[in-house]
Amino acid sequence: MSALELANVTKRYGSVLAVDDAVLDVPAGSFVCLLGPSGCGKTTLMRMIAGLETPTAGTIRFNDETINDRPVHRRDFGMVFQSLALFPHLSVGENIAYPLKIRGRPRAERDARVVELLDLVRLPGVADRPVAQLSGGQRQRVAIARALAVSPKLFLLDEPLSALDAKLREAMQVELRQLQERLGITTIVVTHDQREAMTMADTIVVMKGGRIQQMDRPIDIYRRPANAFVADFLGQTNLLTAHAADGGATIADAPVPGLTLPAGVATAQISIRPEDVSVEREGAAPLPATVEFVRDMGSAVEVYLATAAGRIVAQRAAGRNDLMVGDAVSLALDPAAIVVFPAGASA
Ligand SMILES: Nc1ncnc2c1ncn2[C@@H]1O[C@H](COP(=O)(O)OP(=O)(O)OP(=O)(O)O)[C@@H](O)[C@H]1O
Repeated sequence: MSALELANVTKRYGSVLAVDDAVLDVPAGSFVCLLGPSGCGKTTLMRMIAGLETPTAGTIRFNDETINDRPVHRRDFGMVFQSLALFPHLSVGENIAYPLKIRGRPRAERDARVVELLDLVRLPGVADRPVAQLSGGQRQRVAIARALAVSPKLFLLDEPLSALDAKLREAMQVELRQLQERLGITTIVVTHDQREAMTMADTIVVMKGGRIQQMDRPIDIYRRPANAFVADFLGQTNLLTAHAADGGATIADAPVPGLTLPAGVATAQISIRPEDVSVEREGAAPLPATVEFVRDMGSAVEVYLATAAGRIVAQRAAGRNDLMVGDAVSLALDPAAIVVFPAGASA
């Protein structure tokens, strides 16, 4: 069942089309990431869901009721923003209990809920500490606990982890996902970080220029991107031009065994991930290449190669670091992993 449904939702600010005709179904209990570069409209979309902005056109429905005109405080959604917006002069416990206090809940209930929520976010026993004494990651948890205090029906987070350093951020991504699974709460997170979206989401919504480009499971977006923008934004890829030739296809005049373009298509853009390019000895595979740079990352080896089709990046298994800059090699592209973009899909 869909918890949240957006039908043709558009938001204009004067001449700026911030969100353009968004259609979105968020199943109950799912974890959705709105992903895209700066200015693509993801925050505006989130703010409309939260009730902080009103759509210029379209309908937002929650649990089968239209909520376009329902004020923020009557939506019963929990929200966490990048700024966290904690009250610095209040203790951790007072921060978390705040939404309960303004709803007139009794003291004993508030105190019990604070203990429960601090356990939930793995921060037990700090209720009396001033917020100012907490680390970034701890503050993050307090903000999450406060947003969950009133058992929201929908949990909305806008770049909640972007102020954290890389390592803590990765740990919090896993924690947030595990927390969401335990609570079963429908969750929407805005992020510009594709790794973050891959870690947490069961559905990723990729946006660009106000428009939703693709909405799918992370692995399907990675393996079957809808267009070149999505392919390039989510993970690393090689975008190349393929030409139809003799019932097959070529790239820079080299045949690509196993690749055919759709009927009637003479030229198409294709995407192939670095791990689907294999580097062979010179002459063994169809596409000649020269090693330009080798990056050994420990967990894998990346090889940058100059070819007649432009630079191609290949990824090899850990330890396969036997190539030298200047080596003449050849490349084989796995045809099953090539994604061909129909004309006009380049977004
Ligand atoms: N209140 C506003 N008034 C005018 N234009 C706005 C307003 N809010 C957003 N915009 C414009 O709408 C577009 C989408 O902005 P939005 O903040 O939703 O993007 P975003 O993807 O969240 O970007 P970022 O990651 O930088 O926050 C941008 O062109 C932005 O300048």
